[in-house]
Amino acid sequence: MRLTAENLSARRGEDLIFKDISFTLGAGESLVLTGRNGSGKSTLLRTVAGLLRPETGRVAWTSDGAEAGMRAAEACHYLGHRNAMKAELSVSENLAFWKDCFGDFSGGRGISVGEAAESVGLGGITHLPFGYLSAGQQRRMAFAKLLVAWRPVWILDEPTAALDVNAESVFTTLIENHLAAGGILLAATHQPLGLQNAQELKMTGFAGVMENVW
Ligand SMILES: Nc1ncnc2c1ncn2[C@@H]1O[C@H](COP(=O)(O)OP(=O)(O)OP(=O)(O)O)[C@@H](O)[C@H]1O
Repeated sequence: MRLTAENLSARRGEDLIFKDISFTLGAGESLVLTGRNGSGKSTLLRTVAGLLRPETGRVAWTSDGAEAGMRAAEACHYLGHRNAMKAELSVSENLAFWKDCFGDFSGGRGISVGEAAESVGLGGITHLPFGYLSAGQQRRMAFAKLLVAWRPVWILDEPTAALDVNAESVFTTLIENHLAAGGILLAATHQPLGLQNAQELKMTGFAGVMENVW
């Protein structure tokens, strides 16, 4: 299986944010986006996840079992800056919602809500409203969302923001397990994720560059 980005360019408002970005990621491979604030990391992640339409280029997903015309976005989990959980629902209810909503993509199976909470080190508090959790606990539970339904591609935007050192290493282990199971990772981060063999794409952005000199 393969995730391919071909000659991607994206615009926000009137501004071109990046152009002609291409990469291919196969099973077990990872690409980490780095670069200063505003250089376009989140924009690229959102474009690959199918949340923004590219100005040019395309994102393609190919695998033996893939149906013709399947959108790459269907193979992706996207964890953005926000956690996408309802503050007034319990942690279990939130995770159960996402498990049902996503279902499993072909080729793998998600784990139970309880197991997922245990995997991020928070098994004892799934009965609490999500809004009661600390910022770091909320981020851990948002990460557990990736585990309850199988998606081969994980797209993570600053996954370790607000995390303590222990949680960072838990996330690194979970990502390495995902890659070892044949998954793919695309992540933006200012803090090293500590992954072996990750490729790096340094985003530069176009701030201050006139459109006629792109
Ligand atoms: N809706 C929008 N309209 C116009 N410009 C936008 C819009 N959204 C984002 N931008 C601009 O796009 C550029 C890229 O933003 P993006 O969020 O992709 O950067 P980033 O590299 O992820 O930054 P950070 O490291 O701060 O998270 C920024 O200059 C931002 O101001």
